[in-house]
Amino acid sequence: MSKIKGSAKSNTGGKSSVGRNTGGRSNAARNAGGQSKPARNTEAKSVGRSAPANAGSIHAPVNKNDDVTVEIIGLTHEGEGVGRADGFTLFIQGALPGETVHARVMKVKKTYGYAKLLEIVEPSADRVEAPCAIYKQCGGCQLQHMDYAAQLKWKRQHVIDSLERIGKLRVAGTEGGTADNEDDARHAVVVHPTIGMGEPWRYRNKASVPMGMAISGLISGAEGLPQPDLNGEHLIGGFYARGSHRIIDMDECLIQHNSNDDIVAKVKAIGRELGIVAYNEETGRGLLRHVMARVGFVTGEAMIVLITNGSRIPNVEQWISRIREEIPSVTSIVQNINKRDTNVIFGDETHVLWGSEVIYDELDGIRFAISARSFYQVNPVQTVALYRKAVEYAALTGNEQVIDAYCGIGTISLFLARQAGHVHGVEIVPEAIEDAKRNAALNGIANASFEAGPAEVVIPRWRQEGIVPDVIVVDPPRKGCDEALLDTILAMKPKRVVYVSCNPATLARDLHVLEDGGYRTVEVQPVDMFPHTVHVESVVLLLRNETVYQIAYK
Ligand SMILES: C[S@@+](CC[C@H](N)C(=O)[O-])C[C@H]1O[C@@H](n2cnc3c(N)ncnc32)[C@H](O)[C@@H]1O
Repeated sequence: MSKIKGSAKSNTGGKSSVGRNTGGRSNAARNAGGQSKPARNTEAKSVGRSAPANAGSIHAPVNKNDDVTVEIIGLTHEGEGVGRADGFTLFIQGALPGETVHARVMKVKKTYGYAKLLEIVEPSADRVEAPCAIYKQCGGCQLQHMDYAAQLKWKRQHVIDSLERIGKLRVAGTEGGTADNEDDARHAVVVHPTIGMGEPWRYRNKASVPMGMAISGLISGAEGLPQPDLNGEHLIGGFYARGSHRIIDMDECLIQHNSNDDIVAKVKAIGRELGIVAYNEETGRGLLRHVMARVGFVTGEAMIVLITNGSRIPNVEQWISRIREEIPSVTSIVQNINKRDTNVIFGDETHVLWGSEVIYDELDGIRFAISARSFYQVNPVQTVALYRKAVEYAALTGNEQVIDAYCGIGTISLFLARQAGHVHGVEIVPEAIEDAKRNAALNGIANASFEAGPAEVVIPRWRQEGIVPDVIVVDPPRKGCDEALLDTILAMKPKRVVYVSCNPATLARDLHVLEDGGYRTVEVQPVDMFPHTVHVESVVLLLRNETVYQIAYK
């Protein structure tokens, strides 16, 4: 057993890939940070782990099963500690920057490896006891062992790193900025401190829980239930263990609203009693794939979606009446059918089993109808902070034409419509657009219209039809904006672009394209929508260069 003292080097920086070949654009945009990426980072569109300092060396100085002492010098964007042992990069889940740890090398690649945390020799001042009993097994949270204030600082730094490395932007108050010469040098972008939560627990309004089977008697809470004979197995549901598809049965999740925990526990218990068999992704057999629970924080209304591998649910009437009896807050029970061999949760067919096809919730006094397949931000408290900032950045006076691209159920659109001339929303999921139209009517908002379709197709058509936006708001999924949409934004020349993003890497990539096309990134507000996880949401203000000068010289 070798014992190696790790040598700390300052470069924790990742060279990352955000997965777009930007064709004829500038080098920085084309590369978008796309240098070497450790192979285990299978999510090509997220910022990767750090590029090893010794890239190219053939013989790793550590072997599998070596026990090593390592100083941790950084944290990857996936929340793993980055250590160096004799200059060799090791990723260690659960270790924090500033710590010295003992770890066992588990996997050695050519230029980096993975080690398992054995013991913390010197803890970081930011280390706290994770309150969740299943934190170490469950893959849902990655930062519970880090003090919340430190999480917020780290999230801001994550955004800054992406803006500097991928976006090639200079951030005020940092030494970063990678411009090679004066001409390239960009103005300094202000990145504000992350807006955090006063009480960063129980914040999620939605739980999507995978279902599985376990041997009866091994799972807590199963004993004593009258159980049909399912070859000695019964239904469990929880979360996938870190890095696998093994289901950890779970009764409580500390970042979920209590109502969701209660619903999932009761649906599982009723399912067990009725002899429901979970879907098995290896054999493709079994019925119940996922249970989704969603609750309106303001209204208290709850929806249950049973995602099934087939249309027939045995004893469905009994199931519905038991749910209604035991969970009176449920106003909607829905079935979604997904027979495909896929990790995608939802299939294309959705039926209401009982009650309404939507639940209602409110954000900042606006009421929203939300159907099973529509996107709705999972942290409503922080959503209000995020959307208010987006409205502030739009600087509306009551006359403006505004486009809300990737509008979902029209949430941001309706916040904007209260202060705009007209808002045009576009979204790819037809059910979400139905919700958006219903939501405008529900709130008596007449100056917002919505169209279903890909933003990159619909907005170019709007341009041809003569729509001239003063402000364009985009809130794309993790992969960022489609190139055709960015081109259209540049061609439409709105005075302001407000970019809402859940992925700093693709955000930075797209900002670079917009900067090259005549926009200036003015400020960035990170908002902590997902405490205790590595996810970071940001809202960004861009001004057209002429607008910057008009504001400066008015
Ligand atoms: C991050 S969500 C934002 C939704 C909404 N702005 C909100 O805050 O609730 C991204 C949305 O983009 C939609 N979407 C994905 N690809 C799209 C595309 N090519 N064109 C339009 N909408 C798309 C998704 O269905 C989802 O509703």
